[in-house]
Amino acid sequence: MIELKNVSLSFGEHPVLHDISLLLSEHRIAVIGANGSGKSSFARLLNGLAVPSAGTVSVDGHDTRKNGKDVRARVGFVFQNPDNQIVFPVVEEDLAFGMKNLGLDKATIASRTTEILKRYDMEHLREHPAHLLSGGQKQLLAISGVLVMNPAYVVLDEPTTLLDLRNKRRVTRALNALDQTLIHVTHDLDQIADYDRVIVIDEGRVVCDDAPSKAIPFYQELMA
Ligand SMILES: Nc1ncnc2c1ncn2[C@@H]1O[C@H](COP(=O)(O)OP(=O)(O)OP(=O)(O)O)[C@@H](O)[C@H]1O
Repeated sequence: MIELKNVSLSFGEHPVLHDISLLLSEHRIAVIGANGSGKSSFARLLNGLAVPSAGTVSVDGHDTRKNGKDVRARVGFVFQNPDNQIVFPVVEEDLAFGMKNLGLDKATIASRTTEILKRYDMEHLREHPAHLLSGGQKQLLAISGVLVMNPAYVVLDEPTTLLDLRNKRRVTRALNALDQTLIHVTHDLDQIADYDRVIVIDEGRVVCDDAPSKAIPFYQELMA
């Protein structure tokens, strides 16, 4: 479970999130809100990419401020722009990177690489230069690079905004098939209609936290 207790976040003098307390344990959780409302900042708190200015964030009891390594082993983070995430020149090297950091042996790395490439129909791209992939393939590679590490939680910050309809559907299907707890920052309300929980953030505050049937109309009204 991810727990936020009285969490506030400021950048210098600029407050971005205000006194948020939440328990996150459902299978599919969406985070929605206007541009600049604080969604990415919220997401970045969940795996220790950002630490709170006040309050605590903990993942299965590990404080993100004190136990960053344990937290990052549990919480995978998929950035909006896959170019921020893909660091190695060849697809299989990029997939291996995170697993090497976890200390996995060569045979496990090779078998997980094969498995994930098969899962997303990308086996033929194993030795492909990563920078020559299409936007959708890059996004799938970025997601794959997180999933091969088998995190208990996957946080996604608008992972489909760059994609055409086919790749968006493909990524959406891939995400819907995951066993992990998913915390998904998105502007795409169609994608989250069957989620377990939707958190609406406005000006750095949680203003609605409910089922999609309640939270989505609330947000639409807020934006009207
Ligand atoms: N590293 C930073 N330094 C200073 N201010 C920041 C930083 N990151 C975000 N902010 C500010 O925090 C506020 C919230 O930004 P954030 O990216 O969390 O919003 P968002 O809801 O994800 O927006 P969008 O939907 O446009 O992606 C904005 O005013 C932004 O300018």
